[in-house]
Amino acid sequence: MAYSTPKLSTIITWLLYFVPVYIFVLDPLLRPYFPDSASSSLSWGEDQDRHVLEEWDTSPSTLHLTDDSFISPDDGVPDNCPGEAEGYRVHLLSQAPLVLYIENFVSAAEADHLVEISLNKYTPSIIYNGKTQQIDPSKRLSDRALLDRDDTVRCLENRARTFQGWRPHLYIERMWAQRYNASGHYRHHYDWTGSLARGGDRLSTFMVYLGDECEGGGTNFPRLGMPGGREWCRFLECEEDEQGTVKEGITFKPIKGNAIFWENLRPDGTGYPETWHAAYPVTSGTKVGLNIWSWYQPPKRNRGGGR
Ligand SMILES: O=C(O)CCC(=O)C(=O)O
Ligand SMILES: [Fe+2]
Repeated sequence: MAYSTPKLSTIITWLLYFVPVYIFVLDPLLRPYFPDSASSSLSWGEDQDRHVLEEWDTSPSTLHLTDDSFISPDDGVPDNCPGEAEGYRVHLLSQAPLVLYIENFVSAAEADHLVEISLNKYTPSIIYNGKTQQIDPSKRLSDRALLDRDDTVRCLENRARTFQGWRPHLYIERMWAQRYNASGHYRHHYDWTGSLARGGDRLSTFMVYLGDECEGGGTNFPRLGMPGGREWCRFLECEEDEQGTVKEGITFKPIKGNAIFWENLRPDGTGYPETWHAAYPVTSGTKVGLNIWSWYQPPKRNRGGGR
């Protein structure tokens, strides 16, 4: 029986059926039987891309994270980190998204030191929309300072990494101090941009208060609910304001040395809408904050397969 070569249009039609069937049915079904050692070391975040995962090239050169103006390379922890021994206390506020409150995340001495090294370095804060950076005091009015990586900063980088369980592919961004004078604020925003599928995104945020000599300046999360216990009123605003209105959601009071930690991304890599937050205006005095952002960037895929 003679077989004729299939026509090009027939092959294309087969492919149109086969490719989705492979991606959505065969590949997920076969994957448990053919685990791939490289992908099994990946904790999460790649799942949305796993159907096209062929081979991960984990060589550091492919991470493109050597730019130390953005990322703090994991290049050694100083001996005897100050403040570490004093310990911090952690309180669970929300499970999904994960929101934790950390008392004494930095000691008073560390906070003072960080404020000290930030002086003379402040420039107006910018906002970033995922594409361009601009100064817009109607949205964000504060100054920020990129901190030199001295021993205190390196110890804090290590504390942030340790806190998050030394998660693979997580990189601590260079740290910025942020200073708000009277009327300084940061309108509601997300710290994540939704760019994980394009390479990386901010998995988590530590918002640390370094200086609290101010009125106002609370950190507001309008989409998070007030937790039950009255104990939270030490850290959260429970009182009505002068107009007798309770603010939407929850508002953390600036308390020197304490930190709010939250995860910005869901396990599938998409951003949590509940992490929408703002720095309410400082009405008098000065508030100083410290942003410790953790950048999650899985290694680039090596589609070629060869090394
Ligand atoms: O200062 C605050 O309370 C929040 C700051 C903030 O959200 C940010 O810098 O992204
Ligand atoms: Fe923020």
